[in-house]
Amino acid sequence: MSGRRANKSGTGLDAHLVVERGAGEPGGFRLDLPLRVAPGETVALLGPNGAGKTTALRALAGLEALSGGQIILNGEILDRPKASAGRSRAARSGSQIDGPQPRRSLRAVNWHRNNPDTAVRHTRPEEFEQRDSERVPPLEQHGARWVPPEDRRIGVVFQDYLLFPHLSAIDNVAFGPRRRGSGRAEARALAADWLDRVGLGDFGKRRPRQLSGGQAQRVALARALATDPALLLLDEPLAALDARTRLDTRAELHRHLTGHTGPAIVVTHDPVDALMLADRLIVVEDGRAVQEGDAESVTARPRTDYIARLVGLNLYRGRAEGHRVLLDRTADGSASVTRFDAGDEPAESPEDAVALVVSDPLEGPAFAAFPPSAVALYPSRPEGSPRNTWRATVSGVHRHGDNLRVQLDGPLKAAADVTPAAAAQLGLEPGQTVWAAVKATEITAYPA
Ligand SMILES: Nc1ncnc2c1ncn2[C@@H]1O[C@H](COP(=O)(O)OP(=O)(O)OP(=O)(O)O)[C@@H](O)[C@H]1O
Repeated sequence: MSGRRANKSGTGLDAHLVVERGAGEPGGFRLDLPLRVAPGETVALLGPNGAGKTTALRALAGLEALSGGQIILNGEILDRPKASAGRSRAARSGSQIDGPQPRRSLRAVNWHRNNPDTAVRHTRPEEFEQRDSERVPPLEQHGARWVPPEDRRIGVVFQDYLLFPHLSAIDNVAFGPRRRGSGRAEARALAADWLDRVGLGDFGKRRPRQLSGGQAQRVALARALATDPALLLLDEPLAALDARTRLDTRAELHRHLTGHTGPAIVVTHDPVDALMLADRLIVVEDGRAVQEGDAESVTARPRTDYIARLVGLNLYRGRAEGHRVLLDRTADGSASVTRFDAGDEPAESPEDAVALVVSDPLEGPAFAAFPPSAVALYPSRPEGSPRNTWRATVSGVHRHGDNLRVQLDGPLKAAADVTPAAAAQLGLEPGQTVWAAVKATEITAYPA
């Protein structure tokens, strides 16, 4: 999707999100995520459960207090706790900043107290209105700054918070523009236009409970976009939808993201959503970015098991010595690959390194990856072909699209995809011994 938008607005998002919850304690968590998103760019945050993706979105939306770092959107500081402000000023002046805590802390505490679990889903429109009447300017002291959630120009679509249940679809969409000062008629006209744009022009009077999941998602998207947000945050926007609705809604979302001129961030578990919707992927694990890049580079050259599994590759880490990658041993001390290549001596001893032959030479710490479809299975050792071959034990077989995915145990744990016909011929079943082979040309090796 890169380079797809003509009109970009602002300077984008420049954030470093540090959120600490009981750091150092058992079960404690620390998010430490630099995040820059250009105007018009869509970034997908991908990662396993508990990685910190939602925490990152909540911090950006102002629903979670930053413990460090800062959030700058189009040049405006939205959140910079005292610690960060003190550090940057101290760095400039060479002195430490003293003084009372900025009111930001109290404000943040009250906000979170009013919103159990700091979830926006608990906030009713009346609470927003009430807060409007109490509105205070951004809190600023000693370089620290805090802009409350309702004053950030951020559109959010959170998975578990779609719509205000007691408002019609049109009033849900009109809610944001009303809060931003539009008159009732103007806000409703804008909302009607947005409902049209998401294909729901005839559904304006319906309450959320009278909408399907996909329709509710689209109304939520219209509501987020109707405020002309400077930053769009989407948390698992398609997760609740069935396969067919998901396909349509994804295409529609893609279209709207293309039209959005500010930065956008999508949290997803689904690599297809990430690849379809985002210009750039950031893989988050345990509160940190572990890999970043465009879809092609991340999926072709995964750097963690999580992303390798996600994109369906067998991934190994080791040390390259020319055409061989000597693989790190796993905790269970797997034995070596029994034969590297035609002409190679079998590595009989478990002390020998597990190695793969690759076609492009490389030196130093390396990853080696190959898809399950590159693994061929034989009832006995295949002879005469220039391949990596090894003896393996079948540990599981399950359906995978039109094929069967076979999990292999042994010196090299791997997944192999075989056709049902091949599986029948081999009579595959758990516990069975087979020979596995992968051509050197099918293996991608790259620096670790
Ligand atoms: N309100 C909360 N209070 C305390 N800890 C929390 C809270 N919300 C999340 N956590 C913890 O913070 C960490 C990050 O959670 P977060 O929800 O950000 O992860 P995630 O990447 O979005 O996960 P998932 O994919 O499961 O939604 C986890 O260890 C989680 O248990």
